[in-house]
Amino acid sequence: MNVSVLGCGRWGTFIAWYVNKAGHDVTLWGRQGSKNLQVLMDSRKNDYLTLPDEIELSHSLENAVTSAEVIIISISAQQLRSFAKQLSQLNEIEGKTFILCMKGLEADSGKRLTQVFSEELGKSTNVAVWVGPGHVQDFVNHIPNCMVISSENIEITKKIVQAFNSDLIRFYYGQDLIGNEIGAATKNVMGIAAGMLDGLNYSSLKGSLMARGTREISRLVRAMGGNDLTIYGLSHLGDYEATLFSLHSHNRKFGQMFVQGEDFGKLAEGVSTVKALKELSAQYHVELPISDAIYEILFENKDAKKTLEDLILRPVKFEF
Ligand SMILES: NC(=O)C1=CN([C@@H]2O[C@H](COP(=O)(O)OP(=O)(O)OC[C@H]3O[C@@H](n4cnc5c(N)ncnc54)[C@H](O)[C@@H]3O)[C@@H](O)[C@H]2O)C=CC1
Ligand SMILES: O=C(CO)COP(=O)(O)O
Repeated sequence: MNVSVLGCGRWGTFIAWYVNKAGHDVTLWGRQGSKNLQVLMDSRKNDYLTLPDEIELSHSLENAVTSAEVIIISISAQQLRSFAKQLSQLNEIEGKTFILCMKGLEADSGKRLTQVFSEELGKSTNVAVWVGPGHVQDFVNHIPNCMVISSENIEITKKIVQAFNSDLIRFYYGQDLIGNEIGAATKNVMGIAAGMLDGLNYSSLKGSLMARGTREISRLVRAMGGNDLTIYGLSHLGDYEATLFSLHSHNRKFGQMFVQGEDFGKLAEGVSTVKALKELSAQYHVELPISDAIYEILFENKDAKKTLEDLILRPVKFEF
């Protein structure tokens, strides 16, 4: 199958490498002037991996989109709306299958990424998400993992899983697009919280964060019409090791450096997601104490140690 991957950062480049390894013809696209693409064109390497010669590298969005049956997008979540607008101007977009390999929510509206995408491209394209745990550094060292594909059309979900399943990634069929998208985006917020705990020498609280974080997000998913159980699956709890504990996690690292007064400098999607959660908490009347605490620390200059300690002082309640 011809597959194009749009976005050649850390994850998009890995996805191109992986899809090629799974037996498909792959084009990897980056913007004109993209430093990431230039480095790959010059050396076929980046900080994480080496791309085989058969992967085509391209600056032409039109060619990348028209030549492929399946198009995978991996860019920062806050750029998706403007990028989808750009895609909607192209010919021959109808009937294509798009897969979003990204974890976020639109910061201002709280919308899920498939909602944002469909609003810009209409219903004439199929859209799915590919989420779950995994770091490039582990996959290129042949350490397998499990991930999940989700969409509103089970036939599309099955087609993608069958095309991309391998001994390196075992895919599951997602059954709850709302839960999978909210779960994937919000695990980054818990990752920032975990990094803050690490930075404050409170790492031993990460078990409690796992228990209460999943509970908080499962309440939100239920209120939004999803299945609260989804939060205990691959897109959220299943991604906690890779985010709350892994030294590779950008979100965890961002949180740790933030409380230590340092600037991380790379994309940590949870920063924007925490804004979206503020919006969703109000829209759906769901209390999100951990997410609120992270919002106050990041955007209201509240002291991190005191704000996280205050969570312990909340009124006593039933666990479930
Ligand atoms: N296990 C998983 O499923 C993983 C998922 N991710 C997700 O992948 C997404 C991308 O993350 P990274 O690759 O780490 O970020 P990155 O910053 O390394 O790469 C983002 C890429 O998007 C490009 N980009 C940004 N705005 C664009 C626009 N308007 N048009 C075209 N290209 C644009 C940038 O030039 C860059 O190459 C995130 O949503 C992240 O959460 C990342 C790592 C693992
Ligand atoms: O989604 C990921 C791991 O599954 C990557 O997490 P970070 O963006 O925090 O590195």
